[in-house]
Amino acid sequence: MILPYTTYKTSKALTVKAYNGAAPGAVPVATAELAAGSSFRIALDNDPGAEQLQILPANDTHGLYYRISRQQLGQDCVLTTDFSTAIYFYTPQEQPFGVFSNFSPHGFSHLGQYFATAEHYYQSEKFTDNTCKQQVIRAATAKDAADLGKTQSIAIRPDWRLVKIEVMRTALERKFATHAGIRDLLRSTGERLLIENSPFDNFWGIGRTGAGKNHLGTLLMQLRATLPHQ
Ligand SMILES: Nc1nc(O)c(N)c(N[C@@H]2O[C@H](COP(=O)(O)O)[C@@H](O)[C@H]2O)n1
Repeated sequence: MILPYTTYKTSKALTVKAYNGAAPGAVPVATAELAAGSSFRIALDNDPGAEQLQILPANDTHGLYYRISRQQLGQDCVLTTDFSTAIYFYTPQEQPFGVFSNFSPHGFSHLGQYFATAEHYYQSEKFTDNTCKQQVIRAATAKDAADLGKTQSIAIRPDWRLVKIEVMRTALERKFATHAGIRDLLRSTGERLLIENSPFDNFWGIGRTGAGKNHLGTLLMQLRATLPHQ
């Protein structure tokens, strides 16, 4: 699962160099000296390239460092994220956190168009064909919008895989900007993990095995981090 606020504990002293992307010869954007046993946090991005860190043992006089993947990080450092306080949500009926579902009835306007749910916006963005888009937008329920988004005879936009996370981010930004009540609820979750407990979806949720990517939970936690404190 991709977690934006995963915390790790080092098993040895480390200098951590964070890079923006994985281009060869890139300059680190941040460096941190970590004593053995210290905890650190990584803001994991949805771009897999940005999930890589350069980790350098602090006592390494040769100045050698190695690139570390999230998998390696899991081997060298102890994950300390607290799952015991995680919030699992899925259906919009759940109290009180069902409102985090894209199917919850919290509509919003965006660029002059009204969307009855985040799901209506997200599914309609799959299409460039305006007739198709409007059919999805006019769907009676979020479930109908989702079904239409998956079954239209017209092909979805070719770059959908590349843009869908940003489309979902826009949906969530507009939804939570429009409704103060659910914005306050999101803020009130503090640093708790938010997990879309979908048994079917390994991308937006954690899927049947619990090992899915949880991108919806991740986007919600990223949005939460941008909300001003009150
Ligand atoms: N509450 C709820 N019910 C469902 O039936 C769902 N599928 C979801 N999850 C949302 O469904 C969307 C799937 O998107 P794709 O078309 O597969 O990319 C996405 O918005 C999930 O959060 N939730």
